[in-house]
Amino acid sequence: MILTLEGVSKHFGAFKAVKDLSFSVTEGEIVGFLGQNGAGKTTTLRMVMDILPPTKGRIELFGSKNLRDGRLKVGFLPEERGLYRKMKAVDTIAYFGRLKGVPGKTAKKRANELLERFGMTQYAQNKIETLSKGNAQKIQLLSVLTHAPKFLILDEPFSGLDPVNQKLLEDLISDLRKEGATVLFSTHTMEHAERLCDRFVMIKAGEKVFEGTIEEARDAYERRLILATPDDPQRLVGHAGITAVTPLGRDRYALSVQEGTDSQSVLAAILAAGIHVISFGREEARLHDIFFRLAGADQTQEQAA
Ligand SMILES: Nc1ncnc2c1ncn2[C@@H]1O[C@H](COP(=O)(O)OP(=O)(O)OP(=O)(O)O)[C@@H](O)[C@H]1O
Repeated sequence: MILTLEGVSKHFGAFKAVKDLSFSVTEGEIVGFLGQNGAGKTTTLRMVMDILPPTKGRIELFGSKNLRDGRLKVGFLPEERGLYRKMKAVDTIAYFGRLKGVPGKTAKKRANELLERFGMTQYAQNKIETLSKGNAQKIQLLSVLTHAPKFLILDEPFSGLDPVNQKLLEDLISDLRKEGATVLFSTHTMEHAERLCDRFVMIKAGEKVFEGTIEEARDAYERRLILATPDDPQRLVGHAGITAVTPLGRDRYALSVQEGTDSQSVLAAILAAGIHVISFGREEARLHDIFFRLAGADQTQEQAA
């Protein structure tokens, strides 16, 4: 196990920012750490990186409670972005590598390789203060990679990047995984998590509300079946576990079913009722929709975030 949290809590005075949180990250996976603004993501990641002590609970990095040693092997992108404004881009990346024990020459070589890979070579000699916000952020991200960490912890890595660079970052994270890295990243927007993650951990007001794969989330939280028919299927309510029929327009209906209902028996009941079936299948919820249900968030908050 790369990372394990067991019963971790963090209190700031009377305020409980993280409550009895347990989850784990296994080698080679990409895990999305999801939650709205203020849910407790940054606080949790800071505890993992030994920046904040937990009030309660156990954290293990690489199977050890010694976070001070473990964190040296982690590539950590903190939420607060900070670079030396007068330092050149290439030197910045090399500098962070040296802090993690990479010899000077290797660090410089690696910095140049990273700049090339991320299409940033033309900025190598630019001082940080002359870069755009997004480009400075990319330099900070590359600085996290200088020591070729096996485990990356990225706090909101997509925020502040334009769509083109967000896509580049997604590709970079996928590539790093192919090269054997493990990644845990936090986000309050679902689209990246949906495309990238093997699993996700979702927290709300400091408490875990879900841990699992997207499929597991769908199984647990999406129980509607979609039926297209020219007939009126209201008479199905009460049969084969169907609890409600909601018209969606254009001859489409959502059938809400009880937990554990088998879709085959629902289809059999539909046919037995003499209802003509144009199409039938499980509703494919987007992670975004599931997030809103789990987090109890409202759309306006998400859009404002
Ligand atoms: N040092 C602190 N003292 C008091 N409260 C704090 C402190 N650090 C964080 N908090 C509070 O803990 C809660 C969780 O904050 P945290 O930064 O972990 O959330 P987050 O999920 O990372 O949100 P965001 O996406 O906005 O960064 C917030 O209500 C925040 O105000």
